[in-house]
Amino acid sequence: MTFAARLRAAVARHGALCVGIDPHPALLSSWGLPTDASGAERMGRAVVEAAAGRAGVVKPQVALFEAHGAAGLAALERVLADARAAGLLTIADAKRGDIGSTNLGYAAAWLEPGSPLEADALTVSPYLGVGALTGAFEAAERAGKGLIVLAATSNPEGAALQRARLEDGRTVAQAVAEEVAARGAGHGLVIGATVDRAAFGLADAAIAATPVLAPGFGAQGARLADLDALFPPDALVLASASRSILAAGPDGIARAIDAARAELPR
Ligand SMILES: O=c1ccn([C@@H]2O[C@H](COP(=O)(O)O)[C@@H](O)[C@H]2O)c(=O)[nH]1
Repeated sequence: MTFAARLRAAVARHGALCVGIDPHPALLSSWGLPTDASGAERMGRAVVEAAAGRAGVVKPQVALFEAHGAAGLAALERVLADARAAGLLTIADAKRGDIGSTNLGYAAAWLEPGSPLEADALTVSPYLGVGALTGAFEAAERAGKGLIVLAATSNPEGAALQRARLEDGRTVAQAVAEEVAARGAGHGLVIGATVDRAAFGLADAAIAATPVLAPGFGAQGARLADLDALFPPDALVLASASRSILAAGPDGIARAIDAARAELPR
């Protein structure tokens, strides 16, 4: 079964919400947790416990675990294991991307079944060329996993590069989207909920066949209630929110997930 098929089933069952696990130091403090690996682990595992049965997908932000070195990565291993055991799909938001041979290492680390950091999907950067991801795409496909490729990121600084036009007139984002779609194997694209898709050359047809991870809801300004206005009804879209949910604290996290889901039209 492809990652896209597993994602479609999770969204059909639990809705389009993807709960971000972003243990920022300020959030750890507001949760009454230490700003170290143990705090990140406690937050991560609490979010997984609250998300189980309420959402289909969680997205740990790898940088905020890596910041604590080896202990942080060990914490992330346990968070991912908990999520897997709870039946949640996991997206490791690590934004990896290198030359082809090195990308195989990233795929082995994050997508190989049995790897300590095994996730269901990994975010990757295409800026060394989508072709450099070929081996990683293949490794992911063998395991029924996915690569989610940055196309139009939610931050304002990405637009100048991602909207730039190639010699053939396509935008960079459009070319990335077309190359990912051409693999036809259920990988995904990152398209921020904050961006004007048309300006990036990503009209509805460009995303018809490709799952979308859409960050930018909540803290970055997009509204969950607007999902249907932002993306076509038949697109497979994950609405991702982190800080706006985590701000509810350890006692409010389950209610915040329920509230976020209720706000989403799908
Ligand atoms: O274009 C992108 C790609 C990834 N992200 C990540 O999503 C979350 C957003 O956090 P919020 O607290 O909901 O703003 C974070 O982990 C980013 O690294 C993104 O925002 N935009």
